[in-house]
Amino acid sequence: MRPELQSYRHLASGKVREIYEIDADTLLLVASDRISAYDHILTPAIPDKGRILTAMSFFWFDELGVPNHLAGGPTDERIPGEVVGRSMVVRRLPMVQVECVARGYLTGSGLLDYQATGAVCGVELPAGLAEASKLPEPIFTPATKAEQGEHDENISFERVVEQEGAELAEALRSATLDIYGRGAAVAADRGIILADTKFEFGRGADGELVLADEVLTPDSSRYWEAASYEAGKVQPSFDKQIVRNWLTSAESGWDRASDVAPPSLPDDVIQRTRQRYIDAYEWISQKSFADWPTAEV
Ligand SMILES: C[C@H](c1ccccc1)n1cc(-c2ncnc(N)c2C#N)cn1
Repeated sequence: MRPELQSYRHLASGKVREIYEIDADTLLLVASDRISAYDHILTPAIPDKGRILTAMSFFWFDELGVPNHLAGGPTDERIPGEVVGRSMVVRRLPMVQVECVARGYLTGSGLLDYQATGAVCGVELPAGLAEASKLPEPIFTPATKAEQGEHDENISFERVVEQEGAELAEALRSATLDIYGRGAAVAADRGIILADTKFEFGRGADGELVLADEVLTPDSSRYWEAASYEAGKVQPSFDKQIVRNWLTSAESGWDRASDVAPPSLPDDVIQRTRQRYIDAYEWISQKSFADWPTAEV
């Protein structure tokens, strides 16, 4: 008999996820179907997005084979029926207060830093790079954990050393680049460029780094379709471009520069976006999403 979700204390909300307390040592991470774009939570939600991204995290935790926070499988009996398939039972860990970002390509805030200083988080880069340039090698570009609704602030490695000490800072950089490199290689073999990603780490009982949070999902990473990659221009997002294109089209009637909330997404945008998330999971994992557990009423 599964417990009711409301029997667990709600601890925190993210833009699209929730954390609940199972007991003193165990948490429940629940992924919603919510989607965000242009710093807005959009409506309606994307059916099955929470299940698809949870399936991705389970795939990557298994594929990467590094110490991680999972404390149970996708149908662990501690998962309430209504959220089976989009939840992870995880070990409660002291979390490292650094957003551990790896970048294999130059875009977003990294590109802005580079255009202003020739470097990203203090890492000097060659001259002449442009939007979506592939970097000579992936770089560690840490950031502070911003309050909800704020953007993370890129910080230098030296700042991480000041905050966490040299040994942990080196371990964070090494683990971040190692895991990103291996994940990006698997994704590339399967037609997807993981342009960058953000990891969260906790500390195990012996101080070892434990990979936590979600892993290499389209919410924590930029997914680009390799077949259409072309340096020098903004790449279409594998999962969100359909939404972005509609929101910025005349059809939506929305002005991105205004403070007005975006209009509700039409059904065909919803369904096509759902399929993009399924495609991303099935390309990466080489498994059928139809086999992934679903809510038990
Ligand atoms: C940022 C993220 C979050 C997710 C969902 C909703 C709001 C925030 N978060 C994860 C923990 C966390 N704390 C202790 N042990 C853990 N194993 C984890 C994990 N993962 C705290 N915050």
